[in-house]
Order: sequence, then structure tokens, then C-alpha cells
Amino acid sequence: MLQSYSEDCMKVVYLYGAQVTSWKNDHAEELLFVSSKAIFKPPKAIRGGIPICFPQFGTHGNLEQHGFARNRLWTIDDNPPPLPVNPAIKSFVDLILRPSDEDLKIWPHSFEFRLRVALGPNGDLSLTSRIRNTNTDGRSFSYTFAYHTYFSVSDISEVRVEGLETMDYLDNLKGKERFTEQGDAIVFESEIDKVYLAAPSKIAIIDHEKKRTFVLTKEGLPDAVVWNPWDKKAKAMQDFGDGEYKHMLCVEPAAVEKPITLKPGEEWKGRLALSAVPSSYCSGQLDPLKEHLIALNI
Ligand SMILES: O=P(O)(O)OC[C@H]1O[C@H](O)[C@H](O)[C@@H](O)[C@@H]1O
Repeated sequence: MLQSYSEDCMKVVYLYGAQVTSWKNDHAEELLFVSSKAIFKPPKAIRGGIPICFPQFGTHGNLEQHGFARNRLWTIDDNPPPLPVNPAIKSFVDLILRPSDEDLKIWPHSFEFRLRVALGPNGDLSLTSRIRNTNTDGRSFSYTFAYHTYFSVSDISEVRVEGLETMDYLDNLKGKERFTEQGDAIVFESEIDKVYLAAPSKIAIIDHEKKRTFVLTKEGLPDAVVWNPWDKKAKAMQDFGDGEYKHMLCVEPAAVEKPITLKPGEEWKGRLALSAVPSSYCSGQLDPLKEHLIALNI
């Protein structure tokens, strides 16, 4: 487990799954949800924080649900290739995953997956993934991907998501059928499991009770999954408390509909930046013309 602090903010990253399990603001308030029943060892992924789904999101393929990266032991990457660094970033960690012989039996491709987790100015958290095809047999590979981010919310029925209205989505609760979202903002009254397609680069989660807004900025990740298991599924999950669905919401920047393909030697980059701002933030600020209102400098 790796812990780091920057300007009183904090993040915790596990080598198991390269999973961020804690992100705190300067009031020491936890911003991510982790279940009280989470299991921190193989074979299960940790229930909460930011699991990484690779090389498969969900059941979109033949591998285990969400692929294997989230339940492998990553290592510290001491000598990562340079990444453009914002000088304001005070603390970061680089991790790397390469396939084991066992992994190659289930997904026969050689890759290097580098993840940088950084704490930026104002406590903003960013995750940058770089995936490289290192196959030596000339073969390309394709994968789907998600940052399966669990946000901590006061009460799911008091939360709304802006930025996804009018988007097309695949409904996992209806056999992945395609629909178009109606209405102003997404609100929550029952189970939801949708893959929004070609979603905008900024999405906001507005928590009225906490007077807090999370702003997600995504790059290289066209889609966004929204998931809350609600009461029945919560009860069926061994590593999730019965009533915990009220205090979490997953909004997951992802590449699901169109898998990413890399030729040998090619590298893909996918980035997520998270910011928690006070709720004086109001609707409409996702308008690109007003984006300067959200100070995201990482
Ligand atoms: O229980 P897990 O394998 O971690 O998956 C939890 C959830 O992840 C995503 O949000 C999927 O869209 C859901 O269908 C799935 O139930």
C-alpha cells in the first residue's frame, strides 16, 4: 500500500490492482467509496476506489468480468518513460503491469501497462494509463477499458449527474440494447447500469446534501458507464453492505463500444482527472465556453 500527501490532501494506492482506494480533500473527508465488506486480496478485486478494467470491460469478451488487471499484483515502475508533467504536481507514483505466463494463457498478448497516479493543485487526482503492445510476433491486439470509479455520496437519491443527458447508451439491464437518454440530468431512483456512448469530456456529479460537486475530465476514453446496484443486487454481493448502495455511485470513464486496437510498438494513453469543488458550482458549467470556471490544472 502506498500513501502520499500533497498540500494536506491524500491518496492511497494498492499494488494489488494498482487500485486507488482513498482520495481525501484538505478537510480529511474521504471522496471515494470503499465497501466496509471489501476484500483486499486475490482473487476478488477490491470493492471500491478506482478498479482498472483491462483488457476487458464487463462481459464484452471471453475473459473474466472486467478483465484481470484489477486482481493482479502490479509493481512500482522506477524508470517510466517521460510523461509531460505539470510542475504543480507535488506527488505521484508510477506502477507497471506486464503479463505473467498464466495471463498469457488466457490473453495471449504481450503488453506493458503503465499507470501514473498523481495529486495535483487543489487536491485534484489524476490517473494516466499508457498501454503498449510489446508483441514480438507482429500481432495487433484489441481491448476495452474503464476506470471503474466509486464516488462517495451522501444519499444517492439526492445526487444528479450532468453531462450525459441526451446521450445514447447501452442498457446492461436490458441486454445491452441501445436507447437515448431523455430529460435534464440523470437522477437515481432504482438500479442503473448504462454505458453512455461518445460522452463529453467533462461530467459532473452534484451532491446536494454534501454541497459538493465532482468534476470528471476524461481523455482517450469516449464512453462513460454509470452504475448503482440498488437494494436487491447489493444484498446479493458478498463484498458489499446491504445499505451501502445509498452512499456510492460509479461513474466510469471507459472505452467499451469501440475496442482500442494497438499494433506492435504502438501505445495508447487514457487519462482521468478528478476534482471535488464546493457546490456553489451550478448547472450549466459543463458548457465548453464556461469551462474556465472549473480550475482543473493537472
Ligand atoms: O461486481 P463487479 O465485477 O466489480 O462489477 C460491478 C459492475 O461494474 C460495472 O459498472 C458494470 O457495468 C456492472 O454490470 C457491474 O455489475
